[in-house]
Amino acid sequence: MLQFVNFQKNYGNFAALKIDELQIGQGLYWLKGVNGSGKSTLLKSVAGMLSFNGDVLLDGNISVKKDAVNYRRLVSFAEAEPLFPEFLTGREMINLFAKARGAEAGQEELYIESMQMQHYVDRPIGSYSSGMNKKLSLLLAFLGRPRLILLDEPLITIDTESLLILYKWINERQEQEGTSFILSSHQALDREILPNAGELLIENQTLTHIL
Ligand SMILES: Nc1ncnc2c1ncn2[C@@H]1O[C@H](COP(=O)(O)OP(=O)(O)OP(=O)(O)O)[C@@H](O)[C@H]1O
Repeated sequence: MLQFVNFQKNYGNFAALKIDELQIGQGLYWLKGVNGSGKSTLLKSVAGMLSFNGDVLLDGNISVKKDAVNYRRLVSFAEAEPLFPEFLTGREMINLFAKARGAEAGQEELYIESMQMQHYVDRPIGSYSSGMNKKLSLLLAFLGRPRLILLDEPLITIDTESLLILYKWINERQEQEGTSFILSSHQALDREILPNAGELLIENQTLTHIL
């Protein structure tokens, strides 16, 4: 599903992350690593938001660099602490993302309802609490039919009820469409709900597949 080829991310002189060769098959992965190990750097690089040396390929031959438009339609990303333009409403952001991803009309409605966002989605984002903002960012990552969904710290900020809804979305997408997921989290994933989660570890500035 995902392949790293001579991947290296530097910030100035600091070599933050180096992955010579690694292939990760289809599935759901829990990305682990201590503070500052490089989890956000990895997710942002795979999302095509950071420049780096080497390449990342999706499904064998779709390069984040050489086939950027197609790649970015197939890989979505929700940031740990999302920031959106405060003057736009949640629905306006949803419409923008839905169009960019080629989502089918009305796909968002079930997500809005199940996450209990209908009472605020038409309000400007500047009026949202951090949990309301986080739920919007998670919904945006599910729009369209991405092959890979990257979620940076998805378990923080949202309440327990919303967390269960998020797990349900993940399971449904995996079962129905074979979508892959990489989730970074300092909290343990609920193994009863996500029994098949593999584990990726960032240690000593590199990534290994440990399970
Ligand atoms: N824009 C930047 N400029 C310079 N160094 C950076 C930049 N962003 C991240 N770093 C460095 O890269 C390393 C990895 O940071 P990153 O944010 O990816 O870690 P993380 O594993 O996501 O951390 P946390 O668990 O604390 O969120 C850290 O040493 C950090 O200081």
